[in-house]
Amino acid sequence: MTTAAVLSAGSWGTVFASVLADAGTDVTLHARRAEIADAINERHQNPGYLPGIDLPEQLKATTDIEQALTGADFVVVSVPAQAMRAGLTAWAPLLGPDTVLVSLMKGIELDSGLRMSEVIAEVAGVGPERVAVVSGPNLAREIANRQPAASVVACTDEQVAQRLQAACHTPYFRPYTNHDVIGCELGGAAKNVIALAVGIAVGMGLGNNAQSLLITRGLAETSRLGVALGADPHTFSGLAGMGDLVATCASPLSRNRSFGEHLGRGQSVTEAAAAISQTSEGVKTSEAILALARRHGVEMPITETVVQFLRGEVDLGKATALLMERPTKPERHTRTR
Ligand SMILES: NC(=O)c1ccc[n+]([C@@H]2O[C@H](COP(=O)([O-])OP(=O)(O)OC[C@H]3O[C@@H](n4cnc5c(N)ncnc54)[C@H](O)[C@@H]3O)[C@@H](O)[C@H]2O)c1
Ligand SMILES: O=P(O)(O)OC[C@H](O)CO
Repeated sequence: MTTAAVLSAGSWGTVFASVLADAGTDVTLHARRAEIADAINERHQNPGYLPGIDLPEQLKATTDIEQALTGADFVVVSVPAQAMRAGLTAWAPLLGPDTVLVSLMKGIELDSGLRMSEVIAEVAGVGPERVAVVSGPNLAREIANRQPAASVVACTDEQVAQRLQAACHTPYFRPYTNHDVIGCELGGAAKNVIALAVGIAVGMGLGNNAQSLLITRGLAETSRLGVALGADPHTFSGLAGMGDLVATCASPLSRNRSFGEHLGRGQSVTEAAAAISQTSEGVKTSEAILALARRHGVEMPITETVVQFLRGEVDLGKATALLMERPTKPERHTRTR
């Protein structure tokens, strides 16, 4: 039987662990707090993150990281992107020699500009063939309710991707494999920034035309950066690109979109963070993506405006003007600018 450890028991970690368990994988979920592990083991619930959701009875939880990691075929990491390096540095000595590491995270490391799979490979000292990524339109609460969803399992090694695909395929969760790790990860991280922008527009009371403008041009600037980083441009019209962007920007369940809505209604970043209380990767990842774009000479006006607004350099009116009053241009360029 395939075995997996999932670190840790937040929203998506808990739900993806449930998917693995429903797919017949032997899963141990690592929780930092004993009351979460106890609630999962005794009541099959994680009320702090997923109130009212019944988790699979076969899903086990522990606060003992060694117990979780020992013998795991897959170690699935789902913590805030900016906390991942420190966490994995502590866990790496406990990893087995053949363990495949799986990132569920949708962020870019702020200091280094590295994607999560790159940080994992660096910290764990493993090659890219032992690191996989799961990314797609996967709002945790919908999947917790076993509503149909699809996702992408990306790895440079097709056989590893297929093994993980089999380990998480259920009647309600349909994973596709993809070899384009760069594109899948960038799509997942960048859509959080665009979802912030869409949320801001919603909070300001702007309509569907403005939201569609941000989604469509957001995808265009994400694709430009992706191509510059070596991604396959087709990835951005797939589940990990357009699929995730549309789900996140359209759903009130998205923390990033909701965070933006608070900002668009006039709240500060601190007030919005307190209101959301869960991970909104787009806030810090916007800075990381803008730095990457500048390094590669790629223009990303929506991302740049989100960053300026989050830094407090422009207000809502000025941010809107910055985007709308840019010089006009053809919709599609063959160049990166
Ligand atoms: N929630 C979703 O619908 C969803 C779906 C797909 C991908 N993701 C991505 O998954 C990742 C995790 O998101 P989430 O929704 O589970 O977040 P969350 O806020 O619900 O949970 C975060 C988890 O990380 C742990 N954690 C927090 N700080 C930590 C630290 N410093 N060291 C170690 N662990 C720490 C918390 O205890 C918690 O278990 C993010 O990158 C997110 O973009 C989320
Ligand atoms: O709640 P968000 O904004 O982190 O988005 C959740 C998932 O990434 C959607 O695919």
